[in-house]
Amino acid sequence: MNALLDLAAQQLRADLATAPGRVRQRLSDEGRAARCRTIAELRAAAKRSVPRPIFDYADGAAWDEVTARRNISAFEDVTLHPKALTDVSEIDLRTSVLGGEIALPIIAAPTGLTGLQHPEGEMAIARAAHAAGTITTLSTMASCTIEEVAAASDGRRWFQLYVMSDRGLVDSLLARAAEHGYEALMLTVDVQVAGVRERDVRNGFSVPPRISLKTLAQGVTHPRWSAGFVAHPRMVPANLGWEGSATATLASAVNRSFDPTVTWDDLADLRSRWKGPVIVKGVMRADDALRCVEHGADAIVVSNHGGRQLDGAAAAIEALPAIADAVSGRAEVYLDSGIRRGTDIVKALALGARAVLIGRALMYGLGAAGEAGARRAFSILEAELRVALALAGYPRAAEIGRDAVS
Ligand SMILES: Cc1cc2nc3c(=O)[nH]c(=O)nc-3n(C[C@H](O)[C@H](O)[C@H](O)COP(=O)(O)O)c2cc1C
Ligand SMILES: CCCCCCC(=O)C(=O)O
Repeated sequence: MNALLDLAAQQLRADLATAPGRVRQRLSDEGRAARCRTIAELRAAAKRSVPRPIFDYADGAAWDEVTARRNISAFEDVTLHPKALTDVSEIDLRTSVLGGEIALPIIAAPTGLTGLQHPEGEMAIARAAHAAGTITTLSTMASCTIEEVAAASDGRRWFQLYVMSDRGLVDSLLARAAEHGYEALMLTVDVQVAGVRERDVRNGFSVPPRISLKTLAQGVTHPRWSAGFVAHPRMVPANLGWEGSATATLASAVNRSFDPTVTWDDLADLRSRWKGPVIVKGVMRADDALRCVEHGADAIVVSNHGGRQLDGAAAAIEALPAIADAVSGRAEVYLDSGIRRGTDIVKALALGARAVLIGRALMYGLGAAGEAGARRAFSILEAELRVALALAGYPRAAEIGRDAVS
Protein backbone atom coordinates (compact mmCIF):
# COMPACT_ATOMS: atom_id res chain seq x y z
CA MET A 1 0.00 0.00 0.00
CA ASN A 2 2.79 2.39 1.03
CA ALA A 3 4.67 1.57 -2.17
CA LEU A 4 1.57 2.40 -4.18
CA LEU A 5 1.13 5.72 -2.37
CA ASP A 6 4.82 6.53 -2.96
CA LEU A 7 4.39 5.80 -6.65
CA ALA A 8 1.31 8.04 -6.89
CA ALA A 9 3.12 10.85 -5.03
CA GLN A 10 6.11 10.52 -7.37
CA GLN A 11 3.80 10.68 -10.41
CA LEU A 12 2.02 13.75 -9.00
CA ARG A 13 5.36 15.53 -8.35
CA ALA A 14 6.49 14.74 -11.92
CA ASP A 15 3.17 15.98 -13.33
CA LEU A 16 3.39 19.22 -11.34
CA ALA A 17 7.00 19.81 -12.41
CA THR A 18 6.09 19.60 -16.11
CA ALA A 19 2.70 21.32 -15.78
CA PRO A 20 3.73 24.83 -16.89
CA GLY A 21 5.28 23.43 -20.06
CA ARG A 22 2.20 21.38 -20.77
CA VAL A 23 -0.13 24.32 -20.14
CA ARG A 24 2.00 26.47 -22.45
CA GLN A 25 1.89 23.69 -25.04
CA ARG A 26 -1.90 23.38 -24.73
CA LEU A 27 -2.26 27.12 -25.22
CA SER A 28 0.20 27.41 -28.11
CA ASP A 29 -0.82 27.18 -31.75
CA GLU A 30 1.35 24.06 -32.03
CA GLY A 31 -0.49 22.47 -29.12
CA ARG A 32 -3.90 23.36 -30.47
CA ALA A 33 -2.96 22.06 -33.93
CA ALA A 34 -1.48 18.83 -32.58
CA ARG A 35 -4.66 18.00 -30.69
CA CYS A 36 -6.60 17.91 -33.99
CA ARG A 37 -6.32 14.47 -35.55
CA THR A 38 -8.51 14.91 -38.63
CA ILE A 39 -9.61 17.70 -40.96
CA ALA A 40 -13.05 17.39 -39.30
CA GLU A 41 -11.41 18.15 -35.94
CA LEU A 42 -9.58 21.16 -37.43
CA ARG A 43 -12.97 22.34 -38.67
CA ALA A 44 -14.50 21.97 -35.21
CA ALA A 45 -11.56 23.85 -33.67
CA ALA A 46 -11.87 26.65 -36.24
CA LYS A 47 -15.58 26.91 -35.51
CA ARG A 48 -14.77 27.52 -31.85
CA SER A 49 -11.86 29.86 -32.56
CA VAL A 50 -13.10 32.47 -35.03
CA PRO A 51 -16.27 34.60 -35.04
CA ARG A 52 -19.19 32.78 -36.62
CA PRO A 53 -19.50 35.03 -39.74
CA ILE A 54 -15.80 34.46 -40.48
CA PHE A 55 -16.13 30.70 -40.04
CA ASP A 56 -19.29 30.73 -42.18
CA TYR A 57 -17.55 32.64 -44.96
CA ALA A 58 -15.00 29.83 -45.25
CA ASP A 59 -17.24 26.88 -44.47
CA GLY A 60 -20.33 28.01 -46.33
CA ALA A 61 -21.38 27.48 -49.92
CA ALA A 62 -24.03 28.58 -52.40
CA TRP A 63 -27.80 28.44 -51.85
CA ASP A 64 -28.81 25.09 -50.31
CA GLU A 65 -25.16 23.92 -50.25
CA VAL A 66 -26.20 20.76 -52.11
CA THR A 67 -23.09 20.72 -54.29
CA ALA A 68 -20.83 21.36 -51.31
CA ARG A 69 -22.28 18.30 -49.56
CA ARG A 70 -22.22 16.28 -52.78
CA ASN A 71 -18.51 17.08 -53.25
CA ILE A 72 -17.92 15.13 -50.06
CA SER A 73 -20.53 12.39 -50.37
CA ALA A 74 -19.52 11.59 -53.96
CA PHE A 75 -16.12 10.46 -52.66
CA GLU A 76 -18.01 7.90 -50.56
CA ASP A 77 -19.56 6.56 -53.77
CA VAL A 78 -16.13 5.74 -55.22
CA THR A 79 -15.02 2.26 -54.17
CA LEU A 80 -11.38 1.30 -53.74
CA HIS A 81 -10.12 -2.09 -54.95
CA PRO A 82 -6.94 -2.83 -52.99
CA LYS A 83 -4.17 -4.76 -54.69
CA ALA A 84 -2.75 -7.69 -52.71
CA LEU A 85 0.87 -8.58 -51.97
CA THR A 86 2.74 -5.51 -53.18
CA ASP A 87 5.78 -4.24 -51.26
CA VAL A 88 4.63 -1.04 -49.58
CA SER A 89 7.58 -0.62 -47.22
CA GLU A 90 8.42 2.69 -48.95
CA ILE A 91 5.63 5.02 -49.94
CA ASP A 92 6.58 7.63 -52.52
CA LEU A 93 4.23 10.61 -52.63
CA ARG A 94 6.29 12.68 -55.06
CA THR A 95 4.88 13.85 -58.33
CA SER A 96 5.81 16.45 -60.88
CA VAL A 97 3.61 19.40 -61.75
CA LEU A 98 4.38 21.84 -64.54
CA GLY A 99 7.94 20.62 -64.80
CA GLY A 100 8.88 20.64 -61.12
CA GLU A 101 8.69 18.00 -58.42
CA ILE A 102 6.49 18.38 -55.36
CA ALA A 103 6.84 16.20 -52.27
CA LEU A 104 3.18 15.26 -52.17
CA PRO A 105 0.29 15.58 -54.62
CA ILE A 106 -1.47 18.29 -52.61
CA ILE A 107 -1.39 22.00 -53.52
CA ALA A 108 -2.79 24.99 -51.62
CA ALA A 109 -5.87 26.30 -53.46
CA PRO A 110 -6.33 30.05 -53.90
CA THR A 111 -8.56 31.51 -51.20
CA GLY A 112 -9.69 35.10 -50.91
CA LEU A 113 -9.76 37.10 -47.66
CA THR A 114 -7.70 34.44 -45.91
CA GLY A 115 -6.45 37.06 -43.45
CA LEU A 116 -9.88 37.08 -41.82
CA GLN A 117 -9.19 33.62 -40.39
CA HIS A 118 -5.78 34.68 -39.07
CA PRO A 119 -3.73 37.84 -39.66
CA GLU A 120 -0.83 35.93 -41.21
CA GLY A 121 -3.30 34.80 -43.90
CA GLU A 122 -1.74 33.74 -47.18
CA MET A 123 1.79 34.23 -45.79
CA ALA A 124 1.09 31.45 -43.28
CA ILE A 125 -0.40 29.26 -46.01
CA ALA A 126 2.64 29.85 -48.23
CA ARG A 127 5.04 28.89 -45.41
CA ALA A 128 2.99 25.79 -44.56
CA ALA A 129 2.92 24.72 -48.22
CA HIS A 130 6.67 25.23 -48.53
CA ALA A 131 7.27 23.22 -45.36
CA ALA A 132 5.16 20.42 -46.82
CA GLY A 133 7.23 20.55 -50.03
CA THR A 134 4.49 21.86 -52.26
CA ILE A 135 3.03 24.90 -54.03
CA THR A 136 0.85 27.73 -52.81
CA THR A 137 -1.61 29.63 -55.02
CA LEU A 138 -2.24 33.28 -54.21
CA SER A 139 -5.73 34.57 -54.96
CA THR A 140 -6.52 37.85 -56.69
CA MET A 141 -8.72 38.42 -53.60
CA ALA A 142 -5.91 37.63 -51.13
CA SER A 143 -5.59 39.53 -47.85
CA CYS A 144 -1.80 39.71 -48.23
CA THR A 145 -0.01 41.41 -51.06
CA ILE A 146 1.73 39.66 -53.92
CA GLU A 147 4.98 41.06 -52.53
CA GLU A 148 4.35 40.00 -48.90
CA VAL A 149 3.70 36.40 -49.89
CA ALA A 150 6.75 36.30 -52.15
CA ALA A 151 8.87 37.57 -49.24
CA ALA A 152 7.29 35.16 -46.74
CA SER A 153 8.53 31.94 -48.32
CA ASP A 154 10.92 30.68 -50.96
CA GLY A 155 8.51 27.94 -51.98
CA ARG A 156 6.93 27.55 -55.39
CA ARG A 157 3.99 29.87 -55.93
CA TRP A 158 1.26 30.36 -58.52
CA PHE A 159 -0.98 33.37 -59.00
CA GLN A 160 -4.75 33.01 -59.43
CA LEU A 161 -6.47 35.60 -61.59
CA TYR A 162 -10.02 36.90 -61.58
CA VAL A 163 -10.44 39.08 -64.66
CA MET A 164 -11.61 42.47 -63.48
CA SER A 165 -13.41 45.02 -65.64
CA ASP A 166 -10.48 47.35 -64.98
CA ARG A 167 -8.02 45.75 -67.41
CA GLY A 168 -5.28 48.14 -66.29
CA LEU A 169 -5.55 46.54 -62.85
CA VAL A 170 -5.31 43.07 -64.42
CA ASP A 171 -2.17 44.12 -66.31
CA SER A 172 -0.55 45.43 -63.16
CA LEU A 173 -1.44 42.24 -61.18
CA LEU A 174 0.14 40.11 -63.90
CA ALA A 175 3.25 42.28 -64.01
CA ARG A 176 3.64 42.14 -60.20
CA ALA A 177 3.09 38.37 -60.12
CA ALA A 178 5.66 37.78 -62.88
CA GLU A 179 8.16 40.11 -61.23
CA HIS A 180 7.82 38.33 -57.87
CA GLY A 181 8.36 34.79 -59.06
CA TYR A 182 4.82 33.43 -59.39
CA GLU A 183 5.60 30.77 -61.93
CA ALA A 184 2.12 29.91 -63.25
CA LEU A 185 -1.06 31.86 -63.89
CA MET A 186 -4.29 30.19 -62.78
CA LEU A 187 -7.37 31.69 -64.43
CA THR A 188 -10.55 30.97 -62.46
CA VAL A 189 -13.54 30.73 -64.77
CA ASP A 190 -16.43 29.89 -62.44
CA VAL A 191 -17.02 33.30 -60.86
CA GLN A 192 -18.73 34.97 -63.80
CA VAL A 193 -20.89 36.57 -61.09
CA ALA A 194 -20.88 36.09 -57.34
CA GLY A 195 -22.47 32.89 -56.10
CA VAL A 196 -25.16 33.47 -53.49
CA ARG A 197 -23.89 32.26 -50.13
CA GLU A 198 -26.91 32.53 -47.88
CA ARG A 199 -24.92 32.23 -44.66
CA ASP A 200 -23.01 35.37 -45.69
CA VAL A 201 -26.27 37.12 -46.55
CA ARG A 202 -27.80 36.20 -43.15
CA ASN A 203 -24.61 37.23 -41.33
CA GLY A 204 -24.39 40.56 -43.16
CA PHE A 205 -20.86 39.56 -44.22
CA SER A 206 -19.22 42.55 -45.86
CA VAL A 207 -15.89 44.03 -46.95
CA PRO A 208 -14.59 45.78 -44.98
CA PRO A 209 -16.45 44.15 -42.09
CA ARG A 210 -19.21 46.33 -40.67
CA ILE A 211 -18.73 46.97 -36.95
CA SER A 212 -21.98 46.47 -35.03
CA LEU A 213 -23.00 45.37 -31.54
CA LYS A 214 -23.24 41.84 -32.90
CA THR A 215 -19.71 41.87 -34.36
CA LEU A 216 -18.35 43.43 -31.17
CA ALA A 217 -19.97 40.62 -29.16
CA GLN A 218 -18.35 38.07 -31.50
CA GLY A 219 -15.02 39.82 -30.91
CA VAL A 220 -15.38 39.66 -27.13
CA THR A 221 -16.23 35.96 -27.20
CA HIS A 222 -13.23 35.16 -29.44
CA PRO A 223 -10.45 37.07 -27.68
CA ARG A 224 -7.48 35.29 -29.29
CA TRP A 225 -8.85 35.97 -32.79
CA SER A 226 -9.68 39.58 -31.82
CA ALA A 227 -6.16 40.23 -30.51
CA GLY A 228 -4.74 39.15 -33.88
CA PHE A 229 -7.29 41.13 -35.83
CA VAL A 230 -6.74 44.32 -33.83
CA ALA A 231 -2.94 44.01 -34.19
CA HIS A 232 -3.09 43.33 -37.96
CA PRO A 233 -6.52 44.08 -39.38
CA ARG A 234 -6.73 42.55 -42.83
CA MET A 235 -10.15 43.74 -43.81
CA VAL A 236 -10.15 43.94 -47.61
CA PRO A 237 -8.34 42.28 -50.53
CA ALA A 238 -4.82 43.69 -50.44
CA ASN A 239 -3.95 43.84 -54.14
CA LEU A 240 -6.92 45.69 -55.62
CA GLY A 241 -6.76 49.18 -54.17
CA TRP A 242 -9.93 48.62 -52.13
CA GLU A 243 -8.48 50.13 -48.96
CA GLY A 244 -10.71 52.95 -47.74
CA SER A 245 -13.64 51.91 -49.89
CA ALA A 246 -17.16 51.94 -48.44
CA THR A 247 -18.50 48.81 -46.79
CA ALA A 248 -20.35 46.54 -49.23
CA THR A 249 -21.42 42.93 -49.30
CA LEU A 250 -18.74 40.72 -50.82
CA ALA A 251 -21.15 39.75 -53.59
CA SER A 252 -21.88 43.33 -54.60
CA ALA A 253 -18.20 44.28 -54.49
CA VAL A 254 -17.39 41.28 -56.70
CA ASN A 255 -20.22 42.00 -59.13
CA ARG A 256 -19.03 45.59 -59.43
CA SER A 257 -15.40 44.68 -60.12
CA PHE A 258 -15.30 41.30 -61.89
CA ASP A 259 -15.86 41.22 -65.64
CA PRO A 260 -18.81 38.97 -66.61
CA THR A 261 -18.00 39.27 -70.33
CA VAL A 262 -14.92 37.03 -70.09
CA THR A 263 -14.82 34.38 -72.87
CA TRP A 264 -12.38 32.07 -74.64
CA ASP A 265 -10.87 35.11 -76.38
CA ASP A 266 -9.69 36.34 -72.99
CA LEU A 267 -8.06 32.98 -72.31
CA ALA A 268 -6.30 33.23 -75.68
CA ASP A 269 -5.20 36.78 -74.85
CA LEU A 270 -3.88 35.79 -71.42
CA ARG A 271 -2.14 32.75 -72.91
CA SER A 272 -0.29 34.98 -75.36
CA ARG A 273 0.70 37.53 -72.71
CA TRP A 274 1.72 35.30 -69.76
CA LYS A 275 5.13 33.80 -70.36
CA GLY A 276 4.86 30.86 -67.94
CA PRO A 277 2.34 28.01 -67.68
CA VAL A 278 -1.40 28.77 -67.71
CA ILE A 279 -3.88 26.78 -65.62
CA VAL A 280 -7.66 27.06 -66.02
CA LYS A 281 -9.58 26.48 -62.78
CA GLY A 282 -13.28 25.69 -62.61
CA VAL A 283 -13.64 23.30 -65.54
CA MET A 284 -16.46 20.77 -65.12
CA ARG A 285 -17.07 19.50 -68.68
CA ALA A 286 -14.99 17.43 -71.06
CA ASP A 287 -15.76 19.70 -74.05
CA ASP A 288 -14.55 22.74 -72.09
CA ALA A 289 -11.43 20.87 -71.01
CA LEU A 290 -10.66 20.12 -74.65
CA ARG A 291 -11.16 23.77 -75.55
CA CYS A 292 -8.73 24.74 -72.78
CA VAL A 293 -6.16 22.42 -74.35
CA GLU A 294 -6.81 23.94 -77.79
CA HIS A 295 -6.24 27.38 -76.25
CA GLY A 296 -2.85 26.33 -74.97
CA ALA A 297 -3.66 25.69 -71.30
CA ASP A 298 -0.93 23.70 -69.59
CA ALA A 299 -3.22 22.42 -66.86
CA ILE A 300 -6.82 22.48 -65.74
CA VAL A 301 -8.40 22.23 -62.32
CA VAL A 302 -11.59 20.20 -62.24
CA SER A 303 -13.46 22.21 -59.65
CA ASN A 304 -16.86 23.60 -58.75
CA HIS A 305 -15.27 26.11 -56.39
CA GLY A 306 -16.06 23.95 -53.37
CA GLY A 307 -19.79 24.32 -54.11
CA ARG A 308 -19.59 28.07 -53.53
CA GLN A 309 -20.80 29.10 -56.98
CA LEU A 310 -23.42 27.07 -58.91
CA ASP A 311 -25.38 25.00 -56.43
CA GLY A 312 -26.76 21.91 -58.17
CA ALA A 313 -23.56 21.34 -60.14
CA ALA A 314 -22.08 17.85 -60.14
CA ALA A 315 -19.42 16.94 -57.63
CA ALA A 316 -15.92 17.56 -58.96
CA ILE A 317 -14.92 13.92 -58.47
CA GLU A 318 -17.92 12.89 -60.63
CA ALA A 319 -16.76 15.17 -63.44
CA LEU A 320 -13.12 14.06 -63.29
CA PRO A 321 -12.99 10.76 -65.24
CA ALA A 322 -14.59 12.09 -68.44
CA ILE A 323 -12.35 15.16 -68.35
CA ALA A 324 -9.19 13.14 -67.75
CA ASP A 325 -10.15 10.88 -70.67
CA ALA A 326 -10.82 13.81 -72.98
CA VAL A 327 -7.61 15.62 -72.11
CA SER A 328 -5.70 12.38 -72.40
CA GLY A 329 -2.33 13.69 -71.23
CA ARG A 330 -2.29 16.87 -73.36
CA ALA A 331 -2.55 19.01 -70.23
CA GLU A 332 -2.12 18.23 -66.56
CA VAL A 333 -5.36 17.64 -64.68
CA TYR A 334 -5.83 18.54 -61.03
CA LEU A 335 -8.94 18.36 -58.87
CA ASP A 336 -10.34 20.26 -55.95
CA SER A 337 -13.65 20.47 -54.07
CA GLY A 338 -14.35 18.19 -51.15
CA ILE A 339 -10.92 16.83 -50.21
CA ARG A 340 -11.09 16.00 -46.49
CA ARG A 341 -9.35 12.60 -46.26
CA GLY A 342 -6.28 10.85 -47.62
CA THR A 343 -8.59 8.32 -49.26
CA ASP A 344 -10.23 11.18 -51.21
CA ILE A 345 -6.82 11.96 -52.66
CA VAL A 346 -6.20 8.32 -53.58
CA LYS A 347 -9.55 8.27 -55.41
CA ALA A 348 -8.82 11.52 -57.26
CA LEU A 349 -5.40 10.28 -58.37
CA ALA A 350 -6.88 6.96 -59.47
CA LEU A 351 -9.53 8.74 -61.54
CA GLY A 352 -6.99 10.82 -63.43
CA ALA A 353 -5.85 13.77 -61.31
CA ARG A 354 -2.14 14.42 -61.04
CA ALA A 355 -2.63 16.37 -57.81
CA VAL A 356 -5.40 17.84 -55.69
CA LEU A 357 -5.88 21.34 -54.33
CA ILE A 358 -7.23 21.96 -50.86
CA GLY A 359 -9.19 25.04 -49.85
CA ARG A 360 -11.24 24.67 -46.69
CA ALA A 361 -8.90 22.13 -45.08
CA LEU A 362 -6.29 24.91 -44.94
CA MET A 363 -8.83 27.56 -43.91
CA TYR A 364 -9.90 25.39 -40.96
CA GLY A 365 -6.27 24.84 -39.97
CA LEU A 366 -5.52 28.54 -40.18
CA GLY A 367 -8.60 29.50 -38.17
CA ALA A 368 -7.90 26.86 -35.54
CA ALA A 369 -4.19 27.49 -35.00
CA GLY A 370 -2.62 29.87 -37.54
CA GLU A 371 0.35 28.60 -39.53
CA ALA A 372 0.69 25.57 -37.23
CA GLY A 373 -2.89 24.66 -38.09
CA ALA A 374 -2.24 25.00 -41.82
CA ARG A 375 0.84 22.78 -41.44
CA ARG A 376 -1.32 20.34 -39.52
CA ALA A 377 -3.84 20.19 -42.37
CA PHE A 378 -1.04 19.17 -44.74
CA SER A 379 0.41 16.66 -42.28
CA ILE A 380 -2.95 15.03 -41.51
CA LEU A 381 -3.68 14.54 -45.21
CA GLU A 382 -0.13 13.37 -45.91
CA ALA A 383 -0.23 10.77 -43.14
CA GLU A 384 -3.66 9.52 -44.22
CA LEU A 385 -2.54 9.37 -47.84
CA ARG A 386 0.51 7.26 -46.93
CA VAL A 387 -1.55 4.70 -45.05
CA ALA A 388 -4.29 4.66 -47.69
CA LEU A 389 -1.79 4.06 -50.51
CA ALA A 390 -0.11 1.27 -48.56
CA LEU A 391 -3.44 -0.41 -47.86
CA ALA A 392 -4.51 0.05 -51.48
CA GLY A 393 -1.28 -1.66 -52.54
CA TYR A 394 0.19 1.28 -54.48
CA PRO A 395 3.58 2.39 -53.10
CA ARG A 396 3.92 5.22 -55.62
CA ALA A 397 1.20 7.87 -55.63
CA ALA A 398 2.01 8.80 -59.23
CA GLU A 399 1.28 5.24 -60.42
CA ILE A 400 -2.21 4.61 -59.10
CA GLY A 401 -4.72 4.10 -61.92
CA ARG A 402 -8.31 3.39 -62.81
CA ASP A 403 -8.06 -0.30 -61.87
CA ALA A 404 -7.88 0.81 -58.23
CA VAL A 405 -11.43 2.22 -58.18
CA SER A 406 -14.95 1.72 -59.43
C1 LIG B 1 -12.77 30.92 -48.09
C2 LIG B 1 -12.57 30.54 -49.53
C3 LIG B 1 -12.16 31.51 -50.42
C4 LIG B 1 -11.95 31.17 -51.76
N1 LIG B 1 -11.46 32.11 -52.62
C5 LIG B 1 -11.12 31.74 -53.87
C6 LIG B 1 -10.49 32.67 -54.73
O1 LIG B 1 -10.23 33.80 -54.34
N2 LIG B 1 -10.18 32.25 -55.97
C7 LIG B 1 -10.47 30.99 -56.42
O2 LIG B 1 -10.18 30.66 -57.57
N3 LIG B 1 -11.06 30.10 -55.62
C8 LIG B 1 -11.38 30.45 -54.36
N4 LIG B 1 -11.95 29.53 -53.52
C9 LIG B 1 -12.19 28.17 -54.01
C10 LIG B 1 -10.96 27.28 -53.74
O3 LIG B 1 -9.88 27.67 -54.52
C11 LIG B 1 -11.27 25.81 -54.03
O4 LIG B 1 -11.77 25.69 -55.32
C12 LIG B 1 -12.26 25.20 -53.05
O5 LIG B 1 -12.03 25.67 -51.75
C13 LIG B 1 -12.10 23.70 -53.08
O6 LIG B 1 -13.01 23.08 -52.25
P1 LIG B 1 -12.68 22.64 -50.75
O7 LIG B 1 -12.78 23.89 -49.94
O8 LIG B 1 -13.75 21.65 -50.45
O9 LIG B 1 -11.27 22.07 -50.71
C14 LIG B 1 -12.19 29.85 -52.20
C15 LIG B 1 -12.63 28.89 -51.29
C16 LIG B 1 -12.82 29.22 -49.97
C17 LIG B 1 -13.27 28.15 -49.01
C1 LIG C 1 -19.03 35.93 -53.66
C2 LIG C 1 -17.90 35.70 -54.64
C3 LIG C 1 -16.56 35.87 -53.99
C4 LIG C 1 -15.46 35.62 -54.95
C5 LIG C 1 -14.12 35.93 -54.35
C6 LIG C 1 -13.61 35.02 -53.31
C7 LIG C 1 -13.93 33.61 -53.65
O1 LIG C 1 -13.59 33.12 -54.70
C8 LIG C 1 -14.69 32.83 -52.72
O2 LIG C 1 -15.04 33.32 -51.65
O3 LIG C 1 -15.03 31.67 -53.05
